[in-house]
Amino acid sequence: MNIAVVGTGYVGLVTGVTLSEIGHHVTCVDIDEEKVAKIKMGISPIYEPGLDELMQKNMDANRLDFTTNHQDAFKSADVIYIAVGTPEKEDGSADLSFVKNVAVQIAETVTNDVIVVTKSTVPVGTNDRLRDLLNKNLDNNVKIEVVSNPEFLREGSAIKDSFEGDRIVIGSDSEEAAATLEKINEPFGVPIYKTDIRSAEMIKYASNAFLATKISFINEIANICDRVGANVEDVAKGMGQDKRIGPQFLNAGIGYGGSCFPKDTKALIQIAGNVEYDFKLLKGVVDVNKQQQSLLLDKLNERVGSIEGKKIAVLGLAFKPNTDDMREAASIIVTEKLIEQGAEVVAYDRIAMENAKTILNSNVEYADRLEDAIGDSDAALILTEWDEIKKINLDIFKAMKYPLVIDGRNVFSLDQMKECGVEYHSVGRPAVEMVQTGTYV
Ligand SMILES: NC(=O)C1=CN([C@@H]2O[C@H](COP(=O)(O)OP(=O)(O)OC[C@H]3O[C@@H](n4cnc5c(N)ncnc54)[C@H](O)[C@@H]3O)[C@@H](O)[C@H]2O)C=CC1
Ligand SMILES: O=C(O)[C@H]1O[C@H](OP(=O)(O)OP(=O)(O)OC[C@H]2O[C@@H](n3ccc(=O)[nH]c3=O)[C@H](O)[C@@H]2O)[C@H](O)[C@@H](O)[C@@H]1O
Repeated sequence: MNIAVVGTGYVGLVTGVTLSEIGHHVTCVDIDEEKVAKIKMGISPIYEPGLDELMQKNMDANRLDFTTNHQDAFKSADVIYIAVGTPEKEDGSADLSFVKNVAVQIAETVTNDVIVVTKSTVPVGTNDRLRDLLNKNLDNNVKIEVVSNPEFLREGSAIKDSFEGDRIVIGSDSEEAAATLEKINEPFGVPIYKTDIRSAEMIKYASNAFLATKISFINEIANICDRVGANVEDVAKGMGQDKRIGPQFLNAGIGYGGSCFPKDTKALIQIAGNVEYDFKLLKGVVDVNKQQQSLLLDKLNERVGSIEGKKIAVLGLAFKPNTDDMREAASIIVTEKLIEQGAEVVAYDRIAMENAKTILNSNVEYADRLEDAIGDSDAALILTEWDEIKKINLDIFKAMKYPLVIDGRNVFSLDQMKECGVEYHSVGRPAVEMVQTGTYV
């Protein structure tokens, strides 16, 4: 099958690469010339484990091509995937301008019958409106079918998720188009779930909103554990053993970030609002997440008092490990507030540091090594649970002016920290105080 993929971001690039890996001929098109030039040299513009190798392999096999020219990409395509961004607008709703632009480009370019597949996360009803927009702008006498095929991959494990996902959702009002999509996706070996277009669109938002709800729920439980002396890790384990609850997405921490949960939860609140439904539960989820992103600072302030002039190490900047994505990362809020309060901030994230430099407050300093960031700091905050941080020699914390570690991702076990003589505060777990001194200096 000849496939074109529009957009070579996190989703488009992974979609193009994995579709070519299962044997399709794929041409990816992006308007970002720099990005496409980089990809053509075999360099992935994003950090995603396993992506570079798979991309190169399929380029070498002549199954995968990249261009900035939409006409070239669409000319022999049987199917066109739309994978451009749908960022959050100021009012929380999804900005569909990129998707609409692509629809017009497709309509003005295609000369053969084609199936347009929407991978981008779009509000319920968008695909129906896209069909109208496509047909209104058609330059040639061709038939266009529209299919909703939402994406469920996670950054950091995107390749694995593509081949081992729990389901592929195909939403279509045309049996023929749905059957073609089913055939395209069969080699992934992932269960396929076919439904109507609007339900497929809703499955995507409902799934992200539910996962975000699980996170905010366990974070509130953690906050209560903090106050009543329980351990949220044990609580989550005990809860997760109930198959109806399940163990995943019960890691308490400093809240969810990333390019999707924050924007998709707000977009679903808008989608509900547009039909006069007040999604109270989801509004609570969003509020709790906002509050949770300040948790480490609250703990730091409570423990240290004024942090003016203090050197604070910020360990991990990406919104989660194994990605360089800084979109809606808690580190943005945390570093901003630290600087506001007069702290000297030294940050470290081996992978996300370059992206961070373009986003974080310009007063943030960056260390080349984890050890250097911790150095002689007055306190260390852990924001991302990178393996590099998990595996650190804990003695390094002892070189700090005062070994105070505040962990937003519950990276270390309490026993480990008790043994190494570091004062340790985490989320929803009892604090590990230092035996020799109770006062912060
Ligand atoms: N990032 C993620 O993990 C996931 C994202 N999604 C959804 O997938 C969609 C895409 O997200 P990302 O890949 O993160 O976005 P991204 O921002 O990383 O990539 C979008 C790409 O589209 C390109 N583009 C924009 N207009 C174009 C046009 N007219 N023609 C060609 N290229 C164009 C941009 O230059 C950019 O490279 C969003 O709707 C998002 O909600 C869904 C699941 C996972
Ligand atoms: O629509 C999307 O973009 C994607 O959003 C999430 O994927 P992603 O944002 O890449 O990463 P997750 O692993 O879901 O983590 C999101 C955030 O939640 C946080 N999180 C996750 C799990 C948990 O137990 N606790 C927790 O705080 C992470 O630290 C991170 O900040 C979903 O998991 C994907 O299924 C979906 O396709």
